[in-house]
Amino acid sequence: MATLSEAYREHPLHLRHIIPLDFSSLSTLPDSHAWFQPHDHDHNNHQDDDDDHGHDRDGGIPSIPIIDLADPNAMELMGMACENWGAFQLKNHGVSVSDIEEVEKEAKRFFDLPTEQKLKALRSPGGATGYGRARISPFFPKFMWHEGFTIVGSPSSDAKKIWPNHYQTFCDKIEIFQKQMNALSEKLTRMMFNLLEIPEEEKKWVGSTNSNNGAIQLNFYPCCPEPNRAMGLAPHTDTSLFTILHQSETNGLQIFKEGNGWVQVNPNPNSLIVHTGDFLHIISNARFKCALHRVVVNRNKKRYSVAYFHNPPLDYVVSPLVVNSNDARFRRVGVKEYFGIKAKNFGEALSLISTS
Ligand SMILES: C=C1C[C@]23C[C@@]1(O)CC[C@H]2[C@@]12CCC[C@@](C)(C(=O)O1)[C@H]2[C@@H]3C(=O)O
Ligand SMILES: O=C(O)CCC(=O)C(=O)O
Ligand SMILES: [Fe+2]
Repeated sequence: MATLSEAYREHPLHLRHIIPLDFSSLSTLPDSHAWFQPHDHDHNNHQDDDDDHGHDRDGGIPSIPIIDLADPNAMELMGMACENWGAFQLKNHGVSVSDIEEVEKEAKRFFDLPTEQKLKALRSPGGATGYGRARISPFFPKFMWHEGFTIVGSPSSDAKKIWPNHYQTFCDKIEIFQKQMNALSEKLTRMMFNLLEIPEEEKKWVGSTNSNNGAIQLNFYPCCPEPNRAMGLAPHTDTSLFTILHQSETNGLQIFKEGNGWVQVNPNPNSLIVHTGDFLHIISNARFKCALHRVVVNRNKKRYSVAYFHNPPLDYVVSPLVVNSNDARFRRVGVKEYFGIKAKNFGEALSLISTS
C-alpha cells in the first residue's frame, strides 16, 4: 500500500525550507520574515493580543457556521457550510476535549525544547514526518513565523530521538488522539458522502483507513516582535479530504470568504474546526469549496494548534461525481499522484487537473 512518505520522496525540499529559525532569541523581525512594510495599510487584518474573542467590531462580519453533531439536521447543515465556506465549527463532536488538551500539552513540551533538541527530529528533505517549516515554504518569498511537527503513522522513532527515556507519554497521547480522529473522520466522511450521493462501490474504503494515510500536524507560532509585518502560515488550502483542527485559546486562524475578505475564526476550546480539503473539492465537482486559510501571529501570546488531515487511501483514485462526464470539472487523479502535483505546484495544483 502506497504511503504519504512515498508521495513526498520524489519532491525533496532544500534544507533552508525545512530548518526553522531559532525564534527564542529574537527581539526584532528579520527581513527574511518580513512580509509587509511598516506602513502597509491593514494588510494583515491583525487582531491585537487583548482582542482574543474577535467580536464583530463593525457589526457586519460573518463567522463560520457552528454545527452541533447531535442536531438531526447536522448533515444538511454541513453541506451548506461546505458549499458556502468550505469550513465549519463542530460542537458535540464526541472527541474527548481532555485527550485533545493532552496532545496540546505534548506539543508545548516539544516546541519549548531548545532548538538543538528539536533538530534531532528534523524532517528529512524527502520525508513526510518530523520537525520543520511548513512544506509550502518554497512557494513564498519570505519565511513564516511558524514551527511544525508532522506525524504520519507512529511517532515513536522521532520521539525516541528527542526523549530517549521519556518518549512513551508522547506516543501514547498521539495514539489515543489518532484513534479518536479516525473515528470522527469516518463519521464525517459517511455524512458528507451520503450528502453527495456517492455510490456504494466508491466508498468501500471508508472505515478501513489506517494511520498511514492520515497525518497529524502540531503547529507552533512563537510570540512575534512585529506581528503586523509577519505571517504565521501563508494562505493555502489543505491537501486532504477534510482537516479537523483544534486551536487553543489564542486567535490567529483566518478563512478567506468571497465578498468579505479574511474572516477570523474565534477559538473555542470545546469545538473543532473542519476544513474541506482539495480531495473533497474534487469529488464534489467543486460544489464544496476548499477553504483558503492562513494564520496571523501575536506579539505577546504563543499560539499552538493541532490538525488532523484525513485522506483517502494513497493508492485510491478520486474523480468528480457527475451524472454526465462532460460536466466533470477535474480529471480523475490518483491520491498519491495529486500529493505529488501539489508538492511541485502548490496553488496551481487544482487548475492543473482542471478539465477547462
Ligand atoms: C497531509 C499533509 C498535509 C500537509 C502536508 C502533509 O503531508 C502533512 C503536513 C500538512 C501541512 C501542515 C501545514 C500547512 C500545509 C499546507 C503544510 O505545508 O504542511 C499542510 C500540508 C497540506 O495540506 O498540503
Ligand atoms: O494553526 C492553525 O490554526 C491552522 C493550521 C493549518 O492551517 C494547517 O495545519 O494546515
Ligand atoms: Fe491548513
